[in-house]
This record gives sequence, structure tokens and C-alpha cells, in this order.
Amino acid sequence: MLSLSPSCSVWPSLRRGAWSVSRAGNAQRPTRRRTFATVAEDAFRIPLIDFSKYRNAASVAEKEQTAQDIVRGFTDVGFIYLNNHGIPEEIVQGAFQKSAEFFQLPIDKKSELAWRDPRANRGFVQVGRERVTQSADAEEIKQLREKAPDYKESMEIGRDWDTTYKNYWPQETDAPGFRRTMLDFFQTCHELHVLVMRSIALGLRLDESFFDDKIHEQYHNLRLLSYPPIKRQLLSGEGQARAGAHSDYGTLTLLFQDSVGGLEVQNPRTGQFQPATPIPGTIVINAGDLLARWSNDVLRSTLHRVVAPPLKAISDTEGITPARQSIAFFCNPNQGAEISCLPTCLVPGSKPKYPPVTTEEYIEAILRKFCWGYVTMASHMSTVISRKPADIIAYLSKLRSNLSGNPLLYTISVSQHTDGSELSNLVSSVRAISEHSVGCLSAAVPSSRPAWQRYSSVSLASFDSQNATLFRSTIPGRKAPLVGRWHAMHKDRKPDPEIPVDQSGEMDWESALSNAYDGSVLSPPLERLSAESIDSVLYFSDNAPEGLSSALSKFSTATQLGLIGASTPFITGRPYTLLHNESIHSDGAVGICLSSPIRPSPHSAFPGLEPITRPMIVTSSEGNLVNALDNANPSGLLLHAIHSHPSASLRSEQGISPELRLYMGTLRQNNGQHELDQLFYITSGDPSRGSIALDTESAPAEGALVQMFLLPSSASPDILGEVQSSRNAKGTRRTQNLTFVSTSIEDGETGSAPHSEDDGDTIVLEDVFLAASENGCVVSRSTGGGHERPWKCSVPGGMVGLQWAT
Ligand SMILES: O=C(O)CCC(=O)C(=O)O
Ligand SMILES: [Fe+2]
Repeated sequence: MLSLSPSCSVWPSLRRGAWSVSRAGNAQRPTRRRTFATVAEDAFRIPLIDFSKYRNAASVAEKEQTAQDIVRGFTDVGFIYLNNHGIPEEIVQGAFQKSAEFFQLPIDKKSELAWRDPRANRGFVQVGRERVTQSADAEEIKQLREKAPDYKESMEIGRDWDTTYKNYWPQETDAPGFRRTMLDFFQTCHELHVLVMRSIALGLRLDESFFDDKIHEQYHNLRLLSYPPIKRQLLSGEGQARAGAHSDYGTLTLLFQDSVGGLEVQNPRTGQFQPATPIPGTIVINAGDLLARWSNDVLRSTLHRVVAPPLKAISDTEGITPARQSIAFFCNPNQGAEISCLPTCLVPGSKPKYPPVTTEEYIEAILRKFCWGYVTMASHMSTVISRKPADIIAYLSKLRSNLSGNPLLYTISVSQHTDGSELSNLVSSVRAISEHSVGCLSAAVPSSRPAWQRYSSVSLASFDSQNATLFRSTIPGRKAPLVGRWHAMHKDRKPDPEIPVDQSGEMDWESALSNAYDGSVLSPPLERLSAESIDSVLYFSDNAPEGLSSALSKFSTATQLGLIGASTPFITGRPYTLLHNESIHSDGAVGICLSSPIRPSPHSAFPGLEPITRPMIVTSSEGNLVNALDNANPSGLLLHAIHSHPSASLRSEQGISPELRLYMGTLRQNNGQHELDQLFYITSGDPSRGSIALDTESAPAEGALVQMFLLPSSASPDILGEVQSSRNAKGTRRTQNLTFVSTSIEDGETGSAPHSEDDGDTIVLEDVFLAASENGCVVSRSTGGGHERPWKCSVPGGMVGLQWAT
């Protein structure tokens, strides 16, 4: 711990020379008066610092002078020019060259890499999209942006290995060498940041390495800037600039500028902006808000802006401001670093000006203040439920103006009481929102609400067209050859005789997955997408999604969720009703591929299940059979569990009640707890051989931790009620949640419940996409390095989904 005694404080050194502290002991930034007369009152010069002495110093003592000069520069002006900084000129020029080549790409190519989210802060920003300002008023920022946009384009690059946010890179063929150059430059700049922060530590009388472990995670931003040539006139209006006045928010910004000029720095004492004229070979470095806060405002984060360069640079009588290029490297502390007043920056006896904050909290607060409404993944997501289709239609019509033309994902579930014309009105109202849409008819979401079977619902998610690609797939699924059936412990549940479609639920992943992916089978829009850019694929399909799922494995890090459409022979005369733009299909699949700036996180829940065995290890499995658990006979274990269960109703003369719904689930560890990961329906078992057959092509592998469960017949999860109450819970962070629910055939069809008071209600669940099917859903979640083998979630009440933080 460093002593807080005055001799260790930075103040004495700063008092030397030009400044005096006039209100010592005050925790506010001291008002300073010039104490020597040789410098004019308003002189405000960015010092030029030769860094070679520091870099080449053999001892800490040799570094002292430069360190103090640097700190003085940041104390007085907030900006320095750094000369002999150690980054070779050809490296800087190489980055400028690649940056220029990037900005010359056609706008379509650059737009594919569009910046989408303030927290990610990555990608291409078009002229006029950004408006840098100090204003914190959302409405004011919006107006400013419309009236006086910043005349610049930029490309933002973050740490490339970040697990939450992805960089957007142009194709190598479009911008050869761009990615490599920028990644190397990022690293080079990071290293210089470390060195300059060390010099600041020394200059502030801290240990030279004080900042090292607080800045090493590289939460930095490399911003390439291109200011196109524009008429000077356009930059002369009030509030108009190439970049409006602002301060930067991190520790330091390393700014590389070309020779055009236009950067201006505000003299905080006079309020006047003064040019930071380019000096060849130097880097302009300024302190950001976080460093100012860290240092209790000893170091200054100074306002700056980019305006038209001085008149002499104007190329002709038209007054065209020449193009300008710059590269800013915004440095930040580690996300978790605590920014609390540096011990040497506190006037003894006084309190720090600011409470401690982590970088993450600080940046989060800035984003809340400055970004008008977080950019969300879906520009709209909601589920509307009502007894009256007309009310749903009225709700949908209100969305039209805002969502028009954007890719739309939807499901429609109609009650038994809805007639054909009401259904087609619902479909037309959804389609009227956008001509680019995919959807399907789904089943009612399980609810304990009375008269539930009389309700219809529509779920919608509208995406930015840059994030979403719709598709239709006719890739055939492959039906499973019937795998060996064992003596049934209980009969398979028979398909409901009223539904003449295949309810067998057989999935033939094995053969689908064993066929190497043949890219030609994906429809053209999907073929064009680059594999890494897609983080999620959502689709609606018939009962044979294996072929599509296999082809989608091209998107090797994407989570795939497929809802098998509800059976609709009595509603539309088709086994499944899938919708794509203006077309209706009875088979195949329709879906959407998404590339979010922030990866959505998968979630799953299987409410109502009752564990009937302890967790066990699979010691032998093959195909869809589990042959041994903890080296014992799985069927025997299951029978024993049922027979020792307190409820006699589980047993029958044959041993197990045929109505019983039994499952085997795989478990994963989460914070020392076991969580259910995948769940397979137990179709049959053979007590003599011991094997248990699962409704999947590949049973959990040997070594997997599993447990057996039953779903009591009384289980009737109130999914809607749960979702509603979780949405209403106070203090929860806003998220968008898409959930596919597997229901039982009986759900929503349980006779006529008594008429209830709330029969007429229309429920709107904002930021929720809730869709159900009695045919279950297909799941293959991204697991960091890849994705799990697809499996089918068919337990009634089982939910799988994606969540986007907003
Ligand atoms: O382009 C420049 O010279 C400065 C840009 C800048 O200040 C910023 O982007 O924060
Ligand atoms: Fe800036």
C-alpha cells in the first residue's frame, strides 16, 4: 500500500513550475493560477514529448523526467504529442493504407459489416449515423443527429478473441491483408498503451507497474476514421463538424492523423478550441474520462473535435474540404478493474471526488446515458394472446408502420373455435407487416388460464435486415429404419387416431449426420452466408428436419432451434402449415439465420419432471440403447424406481403403467449443481437384457452423467403464467426471450372450461416470442467451440430458447 503522506503525493511535483494549488485540501479539481509571467495567460500548448529516453532508459531513475513531463502534459492540457514512440513509421503507414483500401470498398460491402450495438461497438459506421456529443439528453442527441450529423465514416475493431462480441471483418478477397494488419496494429497499440501508462504511474509517484495488471486484458477499440471531402459550407453551420466536441471515455486515446488537420482541443480555461496541428511522426495522445476519474481529476480529459482544416488546405474556390484519415486507438482498463482514486492523487485529509466503479459499470452507465435506447437484437418481439382474433389483428396493424419491410419471424396458434376466415385474416395481418416473413401454425402454449382453448395467439420477432436472412428448405429428412424394439415395458403411446400424420417422433440424425455436409443443398441465401457470422438459426419444419439440421451444421458455432409445426390437418387440410412470404407449404422447413453483435444465450427448462433415480454414469451405450448404468441393468433400475415409488398408480399388472411418461436426462455441472441438459423419452426397455431404448438415434455416450425422470400425469405446467409473472418481476434486466415449448396433445383441447370473466382479455407479452407444438422441437446448441448433436425435446412443458440481453 502506498503512503498518502504529502511527500508521496503527486501534488508537490505538480506545484513545481507553472502551477500552484490554490485550494489545497479541497477535493475538487484545484483552481490553478499561473505563477510565472513568461507564459501568456491563454497559452495552451500541447507538449511534444520525446519518448525515446523513456524507452531506452536503463533505470527507473532515467525515466523519471520523461514520466513527469508526460504527466504534466495530461495535467495541464490533457493532450500530448508523443515522438519516438517506437512504432515504426511503415507500420503506421501500413495501417493507414489498409484503412484507406477498406473505405474504398463499395458501400454494400461495408454495410454488410454494419455497427449494430453500442456495447459491442464494432463494425462499420456510415456517414451521419454517429453524432459525438457531450449531451446526455436522448431527444437532444436524436435531433442533433438529424440536424447536424458527423461527416465521417468509421470502422470499429475490438479484441478479436472476445467471447461476447465479434468483430466484423471484410472478406479477405475484398480487403486483402486488412484483418492481419489491423490485428497486428491493435497489438502494437496495446503495447504502447502499457508503456505510456507505466510512465504515467511513475509520474504520479506510483509503482511503475501499478497499472499493468489492470489494463492487460485489452478491452480497447481500434477506430479507423475516414472523413470524406465535403463542401466547407456544410461544416460551417452551427454545431456542424466532422466530429462534434466530446471527450473520450477510457484511459488514453492514441491518435494517428494524416497531414490534413482539423483536430481541435479546447482550452478549458478560455473555452476556445485550438488546433492540434499534425506533427509528422508523432502520435497525439489524450487522457480519457476514466483516467481522469481514476486520478481524481489530476489528469485532464479534454474536450476535442474535428472541424474543417485551416483555410490554406482548401483545394479550390468551391471550398472543398479535403478528405482526411485518422486512426484512433481507444484504450480501456480491464472490465473488472476497480477505478478508485489513485492513492497519490488525493490531497491529504480530503475525500476522493468519485466513488469506486468498475470499468464495466462505468461504461454501462455511459451507454445508458448516451445511447438512446439500447439497440436490441430484434427490433420488435412480442406475443399477443386474445380470445378475439379481431383484437389481435388490431394489435398487429399498429406494428405495421414501424416494422414494415424488416424480416419477420412469426407463429400463429388458433383456437378450435376460430373459423377459416378468421385464420386467413390473421395470416394476412401478419403478412401485411412485412413482405419478408417466415412462420408456421403452432399450438396453444400451456396455461392454467380458464377457457384457454378459446384463445388464439400470434408471436412475432422483427429483425434488422442486416442481421437476418430468411430461408425456405426442401431438403428431405430421412426416416429412421425401425430400430430393434425390445419387449415393451409399456406400450408406446399411440399416435392420436384423429391426427393422421406421423407422430412417431423418430429422428434419423445418425444417417443425416454421417453424410458429410454437401453445401449445394442449402438454398442460395444460406449458401452465401459466411459460416462464422451466423450465431443462431431458428426454423419451423415438418416432422423430418434431419436433412436441414445436418446441412445447417455448416454454421458450426450457431445454435439451431427448430419448432416442428403443429399438426394442422383439421385446420388447413395440410399436415403442417409453413409460411414463407406469400407461399404456404405442407412440408420441408422455413427459417431465419441470425448474426447478432451479441451472441444470444440458449436456455432450457423442463418443469414438472420428477427424478426417480439418482444421477448415474452411462457405462455402456450403443445406437439409441443405454445398456448399462453404473455397470448395472438400466431397466432393472427403472423398474425398481417405479416399484419403490409411493404412488401405486404408476404400476400396472405388466409392471409399469402404460400411461407413464418416462425420460432419461443428461446432466451438466453448473456452479457445483447438476442441471438437466438434454432429455430423451424412454420408448421401451428390456428387463432381461437390461437395455433401455430412447427416442433418439444416439443415446448419451459412455461416461455421460444421466438420471431418470417421470412426468406425473397430473403435471400441467402453466408456462404462460410463468412467463407473465417473470416479465412483471421488478428489477430484472430487460431481455428478449424466444422460447419453443413442447406440449402434450391434450393441452388446449380439454373440453369446454367454464366461461370466465377474463375471457375477453388481450394479453401482450413484450420482448417475448412464445410458440408451442405438440410435435416438439429440435435442439442443437452452440457450445463455444461447436454445437451439440441435434436432439428432440418432446417432453410436455419442455422449453428451449434463446435470450438476448438488450
Ligand atoms: O479523427 C480525429 O482526429 C479525432 C477523432 C476523435 O476524437 C474520436 O473519434 O474520438
Ligand atoms: Fe475523441
